[in-house]
Amino acid sequence: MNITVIGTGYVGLVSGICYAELGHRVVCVDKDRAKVETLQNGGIPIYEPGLQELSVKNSAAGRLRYTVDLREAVEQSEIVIIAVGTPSLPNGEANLSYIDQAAIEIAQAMNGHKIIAVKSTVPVGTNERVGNLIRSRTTERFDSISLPEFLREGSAVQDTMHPDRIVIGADSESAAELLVQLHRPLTEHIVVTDIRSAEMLKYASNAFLATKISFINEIANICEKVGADVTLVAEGMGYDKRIGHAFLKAGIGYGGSCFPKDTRALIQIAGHVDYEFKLLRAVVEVNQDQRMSVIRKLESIFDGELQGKTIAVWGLAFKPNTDDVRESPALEIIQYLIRSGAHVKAYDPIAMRNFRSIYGDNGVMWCDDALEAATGADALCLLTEWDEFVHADLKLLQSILRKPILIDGRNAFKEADLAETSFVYYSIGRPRLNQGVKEEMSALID
Ligand SMILES: NC(=O)C1=CN([C@@H]2O[C@H](COP(=O)(O)OP(=O)(O)OC[C@H]3O[C@@H](n4cnc5c(N)ncnc54)[C@H](O)[C@@H]3O)[C@@H](O)[C@H]2O)C=CC1
Ligand SMILES: O=C(O)[C@H]1O[C@H](OP(=O)(O)OP(=O)(O)OC[C@H]2O[C@@H](n3ccc(=O)[nH]c3=O)[C@H](O)[C@@H]2O)[C@H](O)[C@@H](O)[C@@H]1O
Repeated sequence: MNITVIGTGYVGLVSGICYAELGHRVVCVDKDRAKVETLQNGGIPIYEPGLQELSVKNSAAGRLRYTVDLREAVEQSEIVIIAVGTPSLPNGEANLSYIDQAAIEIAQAMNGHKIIAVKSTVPVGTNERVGNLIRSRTTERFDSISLPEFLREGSAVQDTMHPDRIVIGADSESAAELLVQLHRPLTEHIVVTDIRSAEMLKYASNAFLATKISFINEIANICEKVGADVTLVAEGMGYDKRIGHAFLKAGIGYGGSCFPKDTRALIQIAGHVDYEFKLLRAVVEVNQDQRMSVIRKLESIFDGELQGKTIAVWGLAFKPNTDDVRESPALEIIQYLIRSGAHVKAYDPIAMRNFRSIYGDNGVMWCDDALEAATGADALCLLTEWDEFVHADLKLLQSILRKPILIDGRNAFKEADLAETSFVYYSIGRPRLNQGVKEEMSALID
């Protein structure tokens, strides 16, 4: 099949490359000329394991190309996939201006029947909105498809080539059938729905996963007060097939370009039909508060005085194996530290450049490696569980910190790792492992 994908962010790029890998002829379009040139020259504008190799291989095979010329791409394709961004507006609603613009440009390029599929995460009714924008500008026929995407950053290729399921929201049987054929090689779990249900299903999935995370984070907070270990609680819960192990890792809350924005958007979608989504509001509130758990521990250790303290930060990305820092908990934590007068020394193996481009320099000392960041610091906060941090030599780490204070925001270290160290150690929901942190100790003694 001939496919155009509009937008070369994570979703457009990964899905475009993977459709080419399946043998289809794919054109990926972006209006960002610099991105397109990088891609044409064999580069990849995002950090995603395995993606560059697939891009180069499929481009060389003549199945994949990149362009800024949307019209020429659409003219040659029978399927046009919209994968542009839908970021949050200040009130939490999804900003649909990129979707609208793409729809208008597609309408202007229509030269015969096409399937127009929306892969971006969009509020219920958006596919109809796209259809109306196109219909009012062209007499050419088309079918609308909602094709929500469920990939995760960092494992995007694997998730796309081996998805748990594909969801196809359609109001035309023939268009649905063509999309089923396109995705059949990837999975047998293909769910065909009406368009509105597919749009809702995407938000419901992300909101449910976010709910699991906030739930386990609250359990962790209670574990700290009652002397239980959240990792053991989560393990035991997870063997129940109805619960499952996934997304029960306590930490400093979810970040990234999707959970925060999609939970906010779903609250707004509900609000527009006079429904207050109380549960999801609480999920968002818990998540916000959880980011500050690291700060609360630092303040309890330093008697509320962070002014003049040097704090090392390991990890800036919202999770490992990505250079994405959108809504990363590290952003707020570092901002708070700087506002409190602390000196921050930060390091991330991949995400430092992106972080600096969003955050600016604003008083942070950027370090070339993990040990440089830790050297001479009064405390170290681990905010992203990159492998190189998880496997750090803790004895060496203790020797280079000015004070042996380790705040582990991701429960990255095990009891055995800490055995021969004497850190003041704080992790999330594991009071038995925490050492030297006044609050928990006194709560346990009480
Ligand atoms: N990032 C992720 O892991 C996932 C994202 N999604 C959803 O997919 C959508 C896209 O997300 P990302 O890939 O992160 O987006 P992004 O914001 O990183 O990239 C979007 C790209 O679209 C381009 N673009 C915008 N308007 C255009 C136009 N008219 N013509 C050509 N190019 C245009 C931009 O230049 C940009 O490169 C969002 O709705 C998001 O919620 C869904 C699942 C996973
Ligand atoms: O719609 C989207 O964009 C995507 O959002 C998430 O994918 P992603 O944001 O890439 O990353 P996740 O692996 O889901 O992690 C999100 C955040 O939750 C945190 N998390 C995750 C799992 C967990 O148990 N605990 C936890 O704190 C991570 O550290 C991270 O900050 C979903 O997992 C994807 O299915 C979805 O397609």
